[in-house]
Amino acid sequence: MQTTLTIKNLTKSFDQGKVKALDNVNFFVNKGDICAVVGESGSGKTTLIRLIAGLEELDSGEIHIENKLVASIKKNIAPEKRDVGMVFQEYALFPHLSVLENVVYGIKTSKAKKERALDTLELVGLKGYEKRYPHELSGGQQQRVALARALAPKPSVLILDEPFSNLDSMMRYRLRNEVFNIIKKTGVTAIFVTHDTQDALAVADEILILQNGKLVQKDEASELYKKPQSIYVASLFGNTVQLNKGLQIAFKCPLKEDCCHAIRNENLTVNKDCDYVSEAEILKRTFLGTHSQLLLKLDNGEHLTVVTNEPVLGKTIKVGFNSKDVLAFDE
Ligand SMILES: Nc1ncnc2c1ncn2[C@@H]1O[C@H](COP(=O)(O)OP(=O)(O)OP(=O)(O)O)[C@@H](O)[C@H]1O
Repeated sequence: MQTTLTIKNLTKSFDQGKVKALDNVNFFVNKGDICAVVGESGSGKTTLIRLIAGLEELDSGEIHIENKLVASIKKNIAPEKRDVGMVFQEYALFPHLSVLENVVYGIKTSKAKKERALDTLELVGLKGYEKRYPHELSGGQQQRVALARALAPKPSVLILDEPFSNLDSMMRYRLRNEVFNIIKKTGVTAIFVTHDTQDALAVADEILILQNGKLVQKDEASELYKKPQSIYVASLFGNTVQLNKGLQIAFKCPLKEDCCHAIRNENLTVNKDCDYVSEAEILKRTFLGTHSQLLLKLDNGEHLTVVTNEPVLGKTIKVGFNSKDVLAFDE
């Protein structure tokens, strides 16, 4: 397997070292893979992609693109010479240039610029839109022009920074699938930052998790979901309830002392037989369309929220979970 992007011991601080935005980060991305970067606000996602793109200088470490050192303490290749394409959340198109001119702008070779731009516009489904100006396009179309502009020079690495966060949820879902199908078709290696872990699960070959500037886990989506290495990682991918002492007593599930345990909300069952069950009083019901959210008071006074699509009658229910669904972390 060929590697396109290699990051070695990457460290970056701001404010004379007071804020460590990235702390000794190491990873690589294989050719043609889509790698999502996920983490809470301030975890270092933007700093990471800005360093890769050459928009920021590193403190220590190395960045290699296609086996070429592009950044180290001694070397800092200019952004336009790194062979990196970028798509930002705010499209960043030139308003006074037509769609075609916007795409041609990114191509550096002197030969057949127009042909290549037209081919790329066809690839992103915008054939016939060449003469329009950005303000004559919808948000989704503008984002596809931005993608065409980044892809037209055939970069080694395509970076997407929150590419769908300006779009409404219907558009976002459609465009997400379209964009990542196009990326896969071109075979470009892509790294994209997202707050939306559903985006990451849906399209990424690998997901990289940052916490306080540290890379805490990098795995395929399904592995990461099934085997999160910390409660931080687990809770990024859906609501997770920590099984504190009170909940362990309510469910009569004595767990190991030196571990932290949690259960995903979707693995809590209502009125079903399972390994650990507790009676619960329903304090509040919230109707959410396809399902309802119930605020519960367990036998021993502990509170818990469950989401269910079962019809729930009466004032009390049985809530429970199975031992196979309990997540355990060494924390
Ligand atoms: N130019 C800067 N000057 C000072 N501190 C900075 C600068 N850029 C980033 N930081 C700090 O570095 C840390 C990481 O910031 P970064 O923007 O990379 O996080 P992020 O994960 O992209 O956050 P968000 O999801 O909110 O965009 C934060 O503590 C931030 O305040």
